[in-house]
Amino acid sequence: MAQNADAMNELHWLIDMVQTIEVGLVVLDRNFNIQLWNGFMENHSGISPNAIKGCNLFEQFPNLPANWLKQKMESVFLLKNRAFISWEQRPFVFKFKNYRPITGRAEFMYQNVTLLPLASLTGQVTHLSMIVYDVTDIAINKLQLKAANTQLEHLSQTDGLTQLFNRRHWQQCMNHEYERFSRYGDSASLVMFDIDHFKRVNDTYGHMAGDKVIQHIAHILSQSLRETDCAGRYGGEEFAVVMSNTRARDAWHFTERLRTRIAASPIQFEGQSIQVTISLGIAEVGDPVESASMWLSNADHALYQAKQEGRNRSIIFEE
Ligand SMILES: Nc1nc2c(ncn2[C@@H]2O[C@H](COP(=O)(O)OP(=O)(O)OP(=O)(O)O)[C@@H](O)[C@H]2O)c(=O)[nH]1
Repeated sequence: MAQNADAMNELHWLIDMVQTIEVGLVVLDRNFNIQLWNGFMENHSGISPNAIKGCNLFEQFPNLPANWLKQKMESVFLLKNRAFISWEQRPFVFKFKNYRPITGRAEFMYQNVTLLPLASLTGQVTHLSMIVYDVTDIAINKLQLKAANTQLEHLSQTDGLTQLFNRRHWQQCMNHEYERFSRYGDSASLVMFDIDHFKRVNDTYGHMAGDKVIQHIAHILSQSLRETDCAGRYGGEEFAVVMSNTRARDAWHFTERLRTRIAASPIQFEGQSIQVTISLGIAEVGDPVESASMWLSNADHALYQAKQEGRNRSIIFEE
């Protein structure tokens, strides 16, 4: 008798815990009709166990991904194996509102769901249980960390004044391009350019005006690029562009377009109009170029020549 009472108590406690546990518990039969719906599911769906018992899950929740979920459930019935649905694969199965104060920014509850085969006393899998875990806190933390990392990566590659790539990242682009040439013989050109007499701009209008000029040129440069070009701020008033699959002649058309655009668009700063020009050097990658640094030095050489020949011009490097 006492043993019986113990067993009854145990069962009673278990039922109590199933009802109150902060995890969703659902039992479905072979036709996906709901046999058990615990307190968690009631609280978040607003539907009581009495109202939902015997109802078909997919008719009650038409927004569930029925085909996908049924396929998963069928395999649990057939193979008698567990199946898992992670929030990273699908943020939620049941669209419940998120009420947690800490993760108040999430609109809905992120869920991990386990599908568990339930065997009858004769060993046949006649039912299946869905265990729904609220993983909103974990998901939001992970998503925030990921967003912060993306932001950090962007910051570590970007020049603050111009939003172009910084020198370090630009050099990586150039090295990759050189490797492509070494391996596959792909053509590419490198452009280095520099603002003419920039010291005079600073001396005449002040450093703030100089910064505005640098930003203005970076803006025109960004608008003149193709998707595959990689542009960076190489130094103070020096810029660099790697142009994939581009011969020197074609790069020259680009530099001339950029040069004339810049010469024709003076910068307005505190009521004054500041006009600047740029000088550009172009170097194509090719057989005599033995390293990425030699390629860079060729472009630099062409830029130096452009300065020597009177500035405001583009020069293609020649041996
Ligand atoms: N405002 C501003 N000035 C900078 C920045 N970086 C470098 N400079 C200035 O750019 C000027 C570069 O001067 P130089 O290298 O002599 O060249 P330049 O006057 O442009 O003359 P050429 O290149 O020979 O045409 C220096 O006065 C630097 O102080 C920056 O971020 N902002």
